[in-house]
Amino acid sequence: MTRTLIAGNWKMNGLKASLGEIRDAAAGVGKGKAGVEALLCVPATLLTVAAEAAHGSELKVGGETCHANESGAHTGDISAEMLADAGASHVIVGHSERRTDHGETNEIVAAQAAAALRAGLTPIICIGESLDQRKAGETLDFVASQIDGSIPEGAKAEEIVIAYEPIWAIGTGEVATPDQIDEVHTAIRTRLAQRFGADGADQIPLLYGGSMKPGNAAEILEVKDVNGGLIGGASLKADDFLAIYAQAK
Ligand SMILES: O=C[C@H](O)COP(=O)(O)O
Repeated sequence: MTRTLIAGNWKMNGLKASLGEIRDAAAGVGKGKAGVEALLCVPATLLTVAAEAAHGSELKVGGETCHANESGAHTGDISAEMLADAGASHVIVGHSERRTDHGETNEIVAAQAAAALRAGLTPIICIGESLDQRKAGETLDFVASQIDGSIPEGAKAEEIVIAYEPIWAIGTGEVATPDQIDEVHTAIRTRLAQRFGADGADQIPLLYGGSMKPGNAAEILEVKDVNGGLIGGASLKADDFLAIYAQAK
C-alpha cells in the first residue's frame, strides 16, 4: 500500500528564531493520522536543532540536497552521512532550483539519491517540466526521461519517493489543475511500473509540489495517484503546514 507523505521544503529560509514553527508542527502531527507521515526539510544550518525540536514527536526532519560522496574535499557541500548524523530521515534531491542554480543533471541527481540510500536516508527525487516544455507538449516524455535518469541503479521501490513539481507552478501561485496532475502522475506510475513492476510502483509515494496551500490541498490530494505533497512557502508556518497535513488521508 502506498504511503502518504506531507513534506515541507523550507528552501533558503529559516533562522533559529523559526524553531517555534517546528515545535508547533511537531506538536500537531500524528494525532489520529496513522499512515500519513509528516516531514520538514530544512536548511542544513537548522537540521540538528530542528531534529531536537521534533524529538519525541512523529514529525521527521530532512535535508534539501546532498553531495554524492561520503566525505572529502568539497568545500561547502554536505554529505548524506552528515545529514543522517544531524537527525535527518529524508533528503530532497534534484529539486528544479538545484537543477537550475547548480547545473545538477539526472546523472548527478541519481548519484545523490544513491548516496542518500547509502546513508540510510529516503531520497525524495524531484522531477518536473518547464512552461516551455509544457507548451511544446513535451511534458510526459521529459518527465519519463527524468525518472529513467534520476533513480539510481539498484534502488528498491520501497526506499524512494518521487515528487512531481511543474516548474511553472513553483512559488508562482499558479497550481496545476487536477486533470494536469492526474495525467502526469498516472504517466509517472506507469513508467515506474516498467522498472519496478506494478506492485513496486504502487509502493512509491508520488508527491505533488507547486503552490500547494491549505485552500487547494484537499482537491490536489484527492487526485488518484497523488500520495502527498512537497510544500514550499506554505510549510514555513506551522498552522498552514498542519492545515494541509490535516487534509491528507
Ligand atoms: O519544494 C517545494 C516546491 O518547490 C513548491 O514550492 P511552493 O509551494 O512555494 O510553490
